[in-house]
Amino acid sequence: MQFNVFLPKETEHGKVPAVYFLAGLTCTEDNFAQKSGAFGPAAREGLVIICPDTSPRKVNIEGEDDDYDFGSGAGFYINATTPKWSKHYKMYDYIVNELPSVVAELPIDPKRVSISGHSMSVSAFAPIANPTNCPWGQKAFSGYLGEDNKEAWKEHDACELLSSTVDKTAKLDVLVDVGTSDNFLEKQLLLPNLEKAFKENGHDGQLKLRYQQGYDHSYYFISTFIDDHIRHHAKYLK
Ligand SMILES: N[C@@H](CCC(=O)N[C@@H](CSC=O)C(=O)NCC(=O)O)C(=O)O
Repeated sequence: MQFNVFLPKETEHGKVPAVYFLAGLTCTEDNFAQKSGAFGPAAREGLVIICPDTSPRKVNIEGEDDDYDFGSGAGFYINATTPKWSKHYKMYDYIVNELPSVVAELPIDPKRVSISGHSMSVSAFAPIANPTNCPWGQKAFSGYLGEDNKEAWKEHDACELLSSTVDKTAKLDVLVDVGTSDNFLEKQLLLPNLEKAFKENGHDGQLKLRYQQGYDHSYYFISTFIDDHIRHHAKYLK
């Protein structure tokens, strides 16, 4: 697996906080690194940025490169349990355990780490907020977890997690930006469901959902608002 890491100058003198950025469908470890404009703000705030790939590559599964929204470039950051995919597609373990143990060799403070992403993840750019109810999520979860394994689907759905797992008394501060001209806004992202889940589970006012007029789903959109997101993470990490 390949990944990119940005190290600010503060790492010359000790361990600093880090943000993982989970890129979206079709991306490699390079898209966010090359197109988001995140490194200037990260240098200002003294944050490490870690950019993982979005799936295993060239693992010889039949059809792995056939679709842009499933298989290569579309691991959905979950551990597949269906026999065809489960040997290699363990992206949840990779992000949560394996990659942190690899980057532990770098000057990163493991107690001050946060996570952000685009589209295929939640927090904070154009997230697929309720994947169990949209075509991208249903295709990915059927293929990786099994069509009948709906309970496992819920473990990877922000709306479901707000009702089942997140402490109702927790004080959340979630920043989400999405463009009003995003092609995927209505059919795939389902952000009104996220707003509803925040309200219904005692987190009213704890989601900052900003609809950015005229922006689409691209990295031009991300690069325009990345500074706010780096500041948002720095507020808690520093
Ligand atoms: N090819 C597809 C759309 C693919 C797309 O928009 N990918 C986005 C992420 S979408 C959700 O995860 C992306 O980041 N692409 C790479 C880039 O550098 O822009 C289609 O045509 O519909």
